[in-house]
Amino acid sequence: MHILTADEMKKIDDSTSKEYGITSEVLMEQAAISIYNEITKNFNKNTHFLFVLGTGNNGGDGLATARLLYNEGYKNIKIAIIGKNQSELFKKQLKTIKKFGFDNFIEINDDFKNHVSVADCIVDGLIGIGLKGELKKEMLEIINIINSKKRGKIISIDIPSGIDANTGKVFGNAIKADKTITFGSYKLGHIFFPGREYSGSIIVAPLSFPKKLFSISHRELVTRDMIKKLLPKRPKFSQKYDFGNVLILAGSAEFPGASVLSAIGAQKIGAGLVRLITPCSLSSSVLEHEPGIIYKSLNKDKFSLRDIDVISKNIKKASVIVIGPGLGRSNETMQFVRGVVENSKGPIVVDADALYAVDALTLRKNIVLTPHVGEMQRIVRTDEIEIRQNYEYTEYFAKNKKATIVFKDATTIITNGEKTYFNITGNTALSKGGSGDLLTGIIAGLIAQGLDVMKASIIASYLSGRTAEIVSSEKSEYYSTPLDIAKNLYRALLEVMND
Ligand SMILES: NC(=O)C1=CN([C@@H]2O[C@H](COP(=O)(O)OP(=O)(O)OC[C@H]3O[C@@H](n4cnc5c(N)ncnc54)[C@H](O)[C@@H]3O)[C@@H](O)[C@H]2O)[C@@H](O)CC1
Ligand SMILES: Nc1ncnc2c1ncn2[C@@H]1O[C@H](COP(=O)(O)OP(=O)(O)O)[C@@H](O)[C@H]1O
Ligand SMILES: [K+]
Repeated sequence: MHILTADEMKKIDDSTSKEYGITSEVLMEQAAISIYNEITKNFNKNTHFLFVLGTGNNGGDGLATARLLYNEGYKNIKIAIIGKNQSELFKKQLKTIKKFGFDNFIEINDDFKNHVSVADCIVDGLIGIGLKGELKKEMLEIINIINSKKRGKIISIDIPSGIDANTGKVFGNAIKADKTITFGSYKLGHIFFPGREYSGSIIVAPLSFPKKLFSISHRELVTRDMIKKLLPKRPKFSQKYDFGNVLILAGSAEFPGASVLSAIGAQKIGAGLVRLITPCSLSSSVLEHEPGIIYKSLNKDKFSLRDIDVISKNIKKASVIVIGPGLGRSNETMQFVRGVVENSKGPIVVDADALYAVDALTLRKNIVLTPHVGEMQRIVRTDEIEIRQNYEYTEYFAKNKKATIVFKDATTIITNGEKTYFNITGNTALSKGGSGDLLTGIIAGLIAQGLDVMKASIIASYLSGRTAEIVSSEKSEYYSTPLDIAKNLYRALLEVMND
């Protein structure tokens, strides 16, 4: 599913109306019917509804929904209208609902708090994707009153009022919805925090927008359907060499565990051969978990440039190299990283400590960098902008460096500067040392099976996140560890395969 900016959505609205003859009035009626359907699934004719509406088209959607409910015999409906400049569609909807005989409009006065507290369901149609700048004081006060409500549900139309549809940022304050019904497609504000949290559960109502108009956006949400299509095939007439050869260069005396998780990740996602080379010995911990991993130690504390000669055959044979987890950041090791990248033409996953050598590397599209927030901050070396959740900067950076970036976070950004994917599976079960090392291994294991670095990163991010959701639903987000995720990867895989 494409993820849109507010402008892209407006362009799609416009084309749907001008080129395809499906007018804004029709779309608004469809929007209202989809909200009506959602409301009537969960509430009954005794429900006390309060519609809190602005005077733009978001408010217009609200008026049309209230009218549909009223017309079907839902009699406990109150409408509060905030603002003066009514859009044309809002004006029309106001006339229409009055024609239907509805007249229970309430004022914003001292009684408003009571209306809010007795409502079973508040429908928020204050502002949608037309939000401009900081919220006006009157809006802020109304949002504060609604959010302090102790009972009942809040449904936002299109996007919780106060959330910037392009960034998910809050402008002063925003409605904390239980559910948001949006139209056509997700907006960026639904998937980036805090907007993602304020939106509650999100329902996308299709309306009559022609599907092909959505390709205006180069950004997509990673979905289970997408993963099902992308998973590499495993033809029966195959052998291990058909599923690739992963070379993992990781670990140091100081950080021995990271490399093990990467190796397990690559193995469990189906790579044909996984070869782990570490400077120091950790054979018992690798073999304990996965005896199938081919393991070699160089019997030293950390990698240095002259180790390239020792492993050059392995570099040549590898279908993909992982470099970084637990390496340490000494100068010698950074020279080793550079040497490995220079000696290889194939795909490389550069993670963790190896990211500290990025400035010295000649990057290319089949090199994927997998920074978390701290590493991204460090490699872009700019304090001038907020980097976290900054998809535009991440896209610019990927384009500029000619590399593929997996910017890992609660919403992960996967981009090569031309196409961008957002993954929203996962939870805080992954906010633990080692989750990234595992992810890196999974990415490499997929590349080994013939996928390009973008596709491999998309699948790996989805599966590690989804496995975390499955495991933590049984063990809690506190208890689940990266090794639990690794061992349960099959559950997310089967869920996708059997879907
Ligand atoms: N155009 C279309 O074809 C469709 C539009 N739809 C609805 O239309 C909405 C967009 O409508 P509009 O473009 O009229 O915009 P909105 O209704 O989202 O927002 C504009 C209103 O918000 C107020 N506002 C904006 N920024 C403010 C601030 N900082 N403080 C206080 N008030 C502020 C404006 O004064 C105006 O009244 C969508 O979110 C969606 O709900 C749907 O009906 C689907 C189809
Ligand atoms: N709250 C969260 N929700 C979803 N995914 C998360 C969350 N916190 C972390 N993750 C994911 O967990 C992984 C953590 O990676 P990273 O910080 O590199 O771990 P480490 O370096 O310790 O192995 C990333 O894939 C990230 O997207
Ligand atoms: K809204």
